[in-house]
Amino acid sequence: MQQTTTPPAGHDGLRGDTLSRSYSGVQALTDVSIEIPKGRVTGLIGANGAGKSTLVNILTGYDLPDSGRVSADGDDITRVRPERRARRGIARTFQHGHLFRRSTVLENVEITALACGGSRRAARRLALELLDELQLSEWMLHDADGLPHGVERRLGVARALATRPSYVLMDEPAAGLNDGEAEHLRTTMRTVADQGVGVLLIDHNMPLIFSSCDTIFVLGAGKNVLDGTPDEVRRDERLASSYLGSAAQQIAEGGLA
Ligand SMILES: Nc1ncnc2c1ncn2[C@@H]1O[C@H](COP(=O)(O)OP(=O)(O)OP(=O)(O)O)[C@@H](O)[C@H]1O
Repeated sequence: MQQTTTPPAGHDGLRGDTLSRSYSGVQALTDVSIEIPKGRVTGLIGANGAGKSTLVNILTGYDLPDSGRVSADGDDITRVRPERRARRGIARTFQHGHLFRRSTVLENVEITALACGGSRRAARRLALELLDELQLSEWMLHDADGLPHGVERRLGVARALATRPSYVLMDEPAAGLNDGEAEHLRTTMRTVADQGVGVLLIDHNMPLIFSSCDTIFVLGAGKNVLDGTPDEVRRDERLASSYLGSAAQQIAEGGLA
């Protein structure tokens, strides 16, 4: 099993190598490395404040590291702006918002698809396909403002996929989803990965993470704790010890389907 990975250089995939970031005295990340290969679902877990969102922000260009490197398919993109990263196929969802609130659910996906090129007709077709895939068709004429939480999360995923990404980074996409919806999201992520897309899944839903991911990275207090297959990570005592309270209890009791 790999321990506290520093992935080898020169690999394809979206990679962060020895990334560090501090915010006015708070060390959010220290020498963190991660690799998101195409065609795989990679999980990123860790207790609240472990640095997961900071890492996603740095991988997608919404934040800059103090040191370390981000690369996509071998190219250094550490200082490339988010819009340019999106154009080279790196998409993300957000924990909150970032929707066109005055537009309908359908328009939100369609506008995003259109902005990434192609005809209006193709954008409409892709948007309808994605709404169907994400079980959002019944919501398509609703305004994006005031959607139930779970619907808003799924709309975020649909918009990210509308960019036809090579990599999609999902920051807590299952928050607010019921078990059936989370299971459907799991199937969607697998379908997307099988099409050759590199998927990063961050979530506190441990059964979802452990049943969805090919590889899981665990962060603790801004550092790599361990990584490996779900079986390897599940069996490693450092998993539970990197969590506190009820999440550690859930892990210790083996609630990782
Ligand atoms: N813009 C910021 N300014 C100051 N501190 C920040 C900022 N962003 C993150 N931090 C701090 O960095 C640390 C890591 O935060 P981060 O949001 O990346 O963790 P997380 O693992 O995503 O947590 P959660 O699971 O609660 O979303 C925390 O201590 C947080 O308070």
